[in-house]
Amino acid sequence: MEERLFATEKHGGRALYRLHAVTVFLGICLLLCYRATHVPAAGSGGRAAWLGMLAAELWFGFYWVITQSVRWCPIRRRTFHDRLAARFGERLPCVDIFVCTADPRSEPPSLVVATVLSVMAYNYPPAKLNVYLSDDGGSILTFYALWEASAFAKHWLPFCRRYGVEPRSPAAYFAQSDEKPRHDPPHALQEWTSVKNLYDEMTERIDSAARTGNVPEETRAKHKGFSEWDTGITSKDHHPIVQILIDGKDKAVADNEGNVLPTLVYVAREKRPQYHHNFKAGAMNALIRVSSVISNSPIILNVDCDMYSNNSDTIRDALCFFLDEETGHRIAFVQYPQNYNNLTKNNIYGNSLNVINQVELSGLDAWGGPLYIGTGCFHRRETLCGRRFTEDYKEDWDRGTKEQQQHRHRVDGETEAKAKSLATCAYEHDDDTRWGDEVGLKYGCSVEDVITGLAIHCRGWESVYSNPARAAFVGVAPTTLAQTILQHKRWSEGNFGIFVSRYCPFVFGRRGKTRLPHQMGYSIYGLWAPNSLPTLYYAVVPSLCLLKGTPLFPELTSPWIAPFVYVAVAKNVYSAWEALWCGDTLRGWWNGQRMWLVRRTTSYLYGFVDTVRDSLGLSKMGFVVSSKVSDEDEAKRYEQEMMEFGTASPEYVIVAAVALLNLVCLAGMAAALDVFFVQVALCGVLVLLNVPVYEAMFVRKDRGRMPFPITLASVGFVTLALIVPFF
Ligand SMILES: O=c1ccn([C@@H]2O[C@H](COP(=O)(O)OP(=O)(O)O[C@H]3O[C@H](CO)[C@@H](O)[C@H](O)[C@H]3O)[C@@H](O)[C@H]2O)c(=O)[nH]1
Ligand SMILES: [Mn+2]
Repeated sequence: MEERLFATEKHGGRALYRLHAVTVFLGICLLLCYRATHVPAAGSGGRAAWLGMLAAELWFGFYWVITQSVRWCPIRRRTFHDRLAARFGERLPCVDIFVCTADPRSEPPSLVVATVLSVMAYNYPPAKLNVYLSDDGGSILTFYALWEASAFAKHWLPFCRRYGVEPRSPAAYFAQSDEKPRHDPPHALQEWTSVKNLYDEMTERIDSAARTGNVPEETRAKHKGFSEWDTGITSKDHHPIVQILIDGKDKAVADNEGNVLPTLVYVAREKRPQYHHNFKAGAMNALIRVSSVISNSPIILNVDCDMYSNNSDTIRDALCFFLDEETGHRIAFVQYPQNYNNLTKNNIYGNSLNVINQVELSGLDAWGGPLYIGTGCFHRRETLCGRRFTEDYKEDWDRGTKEQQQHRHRVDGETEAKAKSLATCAYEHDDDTRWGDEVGLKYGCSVEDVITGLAIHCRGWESVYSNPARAAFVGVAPTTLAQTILQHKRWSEGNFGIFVSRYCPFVFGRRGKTRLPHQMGYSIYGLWAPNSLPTLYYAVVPSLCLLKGTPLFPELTSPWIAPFVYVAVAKNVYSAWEALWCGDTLRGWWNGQRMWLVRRTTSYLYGFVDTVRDSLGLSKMGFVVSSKVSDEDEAKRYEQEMMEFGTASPEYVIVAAVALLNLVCLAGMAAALDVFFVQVALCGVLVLLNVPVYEAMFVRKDRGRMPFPITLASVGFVTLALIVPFF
């Protein structure tokens, strides 16, 4: 028996957690019992409101049970790089790396190439690395940036190797200026300075091209690839472009130390207005095909253009799973968490995925594997192309090496031409290959990643979650409220869309023989969107009833109050503890609670409504790329952790109205505290949570304050809610 290449460990403290969960569960049962047995008589004022509370609490109880699946027995993986090295040496498989970008304005080319350089510089035999950049913007600016990067790589890669640079994104590395190699020999500092200058100059050229929107004529003469843009093409209407900028097999192309370089390919698949391009899923599928004629590696790593590699050993880390003799053959993909480098200390928009990263994905890992979350994920090419799991499946780890040898004998132009033909619109359309359905990433869902991963799990494969101490990938989180709301709308809509489609985890998953807790885990995200309705109800109705003197909870002196208080306190204390354990601050947790409310009442509500409209055929799914840049003024407020309401957006009306309504109800309540204890507490917490919203409405003077029309509209809605006699 050979030693395993990775180990699996259980998180500690589970007995305690389960005890907590059981008591909360009992509390939920008791509280529902009270609700069901104390319904006001027909005709009395609060009956409808009461039944609504019952429905909301039934939902919350059910959803809470769903979330237990990932907390029951989370696990952690540990890999043994030394064993991998001892067993395989440099006899490692080829790896294709896909980087996706879509728009040079919201994703600046200089950011994109920093990511590309970081993945070219992996601590891995360069002859076995092939990097593909998919540019859905079809932009000459991005192509130009990549061409610059292909030249800079000749300095950057040897520099990284020689000094063990970390992280290997030049942007991230040079940003940490205290990293100057002080203790190294004097020439190290000299080299550091010269590489930094080269990098700064390159970035300046790329950025200035991006500013002016075109590439200087004399530069365009330097590479044949620029001629693709001679005929004035637009991002939505252009021919397929495939340019091999570095051919790793060409011995004449080497870095400044004479080593081979990774293959580097620019791809902009064909776009025509009459063909739907299927967003990122379409881009990924084009890359799968294009790469199959150039390198055809058995392993594919995919990253978003803002997710640079922060750990140069990650490929070896992932291979510890795939190459493990005992269970490696079951693993379809290895997912790494999404970490961000632009979060502020207290996480004003609740964008750190800490709890998802540390708890939920680890929890899913115990039941069959984490979701595929679109970036930082290593796939087997075969599973991505639709293969079912069979116990006797044997990967051909030499594939790719063979293809590359064949390809060496072919003329470069021929490969490019073949690749182009695979990146046309007509290819998927004419050829009945079932791309986007059985083959490749799935189409028609705004979380193409999650649905694709689910299909892979249902074909019998497992996945693995790896979260090494040094983060494998680091990217950019949205820095404004509007961007955050937008991103969560896309996510909640996509996941709910899956839940109500034929891919519903409980139906499709069962057929695929995934386990019930695994299906529940998927449903945590699938049911984000419908959470909006009970949450909105809970944030509005009890407060309104407080104002109007309708009690909805047991009195302070009633023993029935105990389960309500216990569930509320225990659940929130646990959630705060969990957040702290995952690395958030207490204030960050508190901000997270506010964002939880905001997301549920805006993004998730919109996601819910749009999914319903979608399934009635009234709207079409979209994918709005989130911006990775913000203007200076906005960026400053983000640093100061002030919420950004500057650009009016209809969602803010909901945020402002809910906040205002609770303030009015708390101020105007005319009720006895003992009868209304829970309602006062609930309303009070909502008001406290919303303090930053009141500031934005009534106090702040900066450009990020709540726009006046929004405040006005929310006042209108609140007045309406107060005068219409609902209850
Ligand atoms: O038509 C498109 C649209 C987007 N993208 C790329 O998709 C990636 C993700 O887009 P982004 O706007 O950054 O969305 P996020 O919300 O940050 O993305 C998360 O959620 C997506 C699904 O909604 C996943 O695809 C991503 O991997 C995951 O990081 C970016 O690299 C884009 O360039 C394309 O290539 N083509
Ligand atoms: Mn992103």
